[in-house]
Amino acid sequence: MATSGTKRRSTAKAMAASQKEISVSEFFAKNRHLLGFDNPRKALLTTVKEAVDNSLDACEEAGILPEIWVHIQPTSANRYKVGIQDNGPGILKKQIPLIFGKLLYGSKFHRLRQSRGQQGIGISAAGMYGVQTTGKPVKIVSKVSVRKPAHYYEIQIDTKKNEPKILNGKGEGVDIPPGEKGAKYIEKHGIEWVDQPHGTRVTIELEAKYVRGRGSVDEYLTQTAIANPHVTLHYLDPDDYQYDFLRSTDQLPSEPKEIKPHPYGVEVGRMAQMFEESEAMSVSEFMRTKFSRVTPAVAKKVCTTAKVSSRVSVHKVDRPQIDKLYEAIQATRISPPATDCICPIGEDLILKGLHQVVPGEFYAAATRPPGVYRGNPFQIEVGLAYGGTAPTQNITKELLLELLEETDTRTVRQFLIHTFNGLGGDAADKIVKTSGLKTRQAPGGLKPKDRDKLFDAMKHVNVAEGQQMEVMRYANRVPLQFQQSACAVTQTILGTNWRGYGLSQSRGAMPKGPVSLMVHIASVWVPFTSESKEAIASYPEIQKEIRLGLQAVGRKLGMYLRRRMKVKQQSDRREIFLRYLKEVAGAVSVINAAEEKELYDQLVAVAQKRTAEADMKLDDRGRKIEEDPTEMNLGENVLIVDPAGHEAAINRVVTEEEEEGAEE
Ligand SMILES: Nc1ncnc2c1ncn2[C@@H]1O[C@H](COP(=O)(O)OP(=O)(O)OP(=O)(O)O)[C@@H](O)[C@H]1O
Repeated sequence: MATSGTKRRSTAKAMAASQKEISVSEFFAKNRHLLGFDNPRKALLTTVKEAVDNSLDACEEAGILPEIWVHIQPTSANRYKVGIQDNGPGILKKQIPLIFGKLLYGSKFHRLRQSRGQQGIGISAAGMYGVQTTGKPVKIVSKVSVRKPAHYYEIQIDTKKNEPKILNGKGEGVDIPPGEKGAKYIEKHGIEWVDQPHGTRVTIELEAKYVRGRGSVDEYLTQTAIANPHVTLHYLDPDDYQYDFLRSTDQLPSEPKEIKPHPYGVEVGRMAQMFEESEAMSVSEFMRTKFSRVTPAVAKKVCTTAKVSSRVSVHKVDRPQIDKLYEAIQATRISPPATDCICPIGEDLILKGLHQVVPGEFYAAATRPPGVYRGNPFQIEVGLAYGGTAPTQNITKELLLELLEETDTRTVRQFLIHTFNGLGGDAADKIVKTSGLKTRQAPGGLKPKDRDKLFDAMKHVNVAEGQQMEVMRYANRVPLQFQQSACAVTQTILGTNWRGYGLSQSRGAMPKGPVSLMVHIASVWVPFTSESKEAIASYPEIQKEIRLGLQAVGRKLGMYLRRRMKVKQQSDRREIFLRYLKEVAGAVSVINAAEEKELYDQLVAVAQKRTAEADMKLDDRGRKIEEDPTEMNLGENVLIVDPAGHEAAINRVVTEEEEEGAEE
């Protein structure tokens, strides 16, 4: 009853009228930021990412070396059409509508197996965003074999019901005829298809914004190429520039194995649900078949501790008994989960991938042995690239002018940061200051005189000094580009003392220097901090492994840098000696009439011997060539290269003609 002075506003009955079920699609349509669609710029990236990740998963699962085509086309001021095709196994006709038109439908959620996707939301959410922002349906072409025609669907998600609505072929989709007729059909429907014996192409039109640089599609594709050296990627960007990332190995990652959940990793509520869902069987059989690492002896021990008969049927076990079984599991020693279900990239391929895309002179990699968090096996890998001439310093004037033409950034400072990977804000400020340009100067409007000033400043400012470590985070080979500070990887890097490895670092900050670091976590279930899969949760077991991985490559970097410093010191010393030896030889020969030339040669020989370190050459594994090869054995997982000119650190676009020209 309403108390005096307050007026009853509604009744339970009236309120009941407005209470109704919320479909998962309605929920995510309203909360699209949870899935990575917070703004038009990110929406574009997320769409490409979901489709490319699916393509890679499908190809690898089918045992096909992936080849992927990505095309982003502007259709109006703030709309883009995104087409992603793979040479994967294709998708069965009847599955297509469910995959692209229903949220939470997928093959990966219910299994514990390493893959990029895990939730079954990704591509249907991208399609839903497209329909919501442009009204255009998702268009899918899929071909499962050479003998069958490609099938074509136009689909819209019905958010109220979370069901697909098929718009073409009277709800059945249509087969695309072969040859000329098919080509015409494809063109007429505003889609594309690279002729392949099998594969899938998804086309989504969406409200989006295309920006290069940090967090862009370009960055995602480049980083994907690093962690997936077995993939060939063709990318035609909105300005019709073509990028081709060619595979550097024909070796597919080995096939990940599916595992059952480990008893330590299952919470009591989930366990109760498993009991309920199970087909009829005894508790002992249930324990042995639904979990990994439960032997008959372990099952018996758990049942005895819980005082539950091992022969009783699972459907007769009540909730208090399940609680007892759960407690008994925690008190029983069970061997840790098998870890051979994880497929790391491997040290050799990390070195190859990094070297292909990141400039540098020294590379190191470490693949840690597998660990376990909450019953889930995982494995950490770390790769490091150091040095190389700064891309701002070895750039040609012509290239700079082209880059200034291409850029869509607003200020020169932004242009520098976005174009040159790894160039921090400090270094960009230094270049702008040295050039004498105004801080907010736009790169497009630079006069020839100002361009000269900028070019001069870029040549002369030693950017390596202020440069910050560039961090690339990966989960199951997928680059993570947002939420950097919330991620266990970043937190562990910040908590590591890099000064011990020859880099400068202020307390609690990222280390400085021309270093790129990649950290990869592979797991059957990656613990993301949210559905948009952008950051790794900070489980202590995971952080410890990351730390050990960082230390492994850090130590090698430290050894390499100390050795390099020694070479430099000795060669400086030798230079000083040589500068004065002529004088010394002359003076001595005046005093004791010694043969000047002979004396000089002898003195030079002594100086060279005393500064022998300066002649030291390292082979590509960091071992000293000549003399004692064991003195700095950095092990197998390092690569040392000639750091001369390398344009990989420049975020730019290469047209097809330019590429052809380069080959001639
Ligand atoms: N290009 C493709 N080729 C073959 N099968 C595909 C392709 N794209 C998607 N699939 C199938 O569709 C399912 C649903 O994909 P979706 O992107 O919605 O979710 P997911 O990849 O399982 O998980 P997540 O939401 O974490 O990305 C996948 O599990 C896969 O079985």
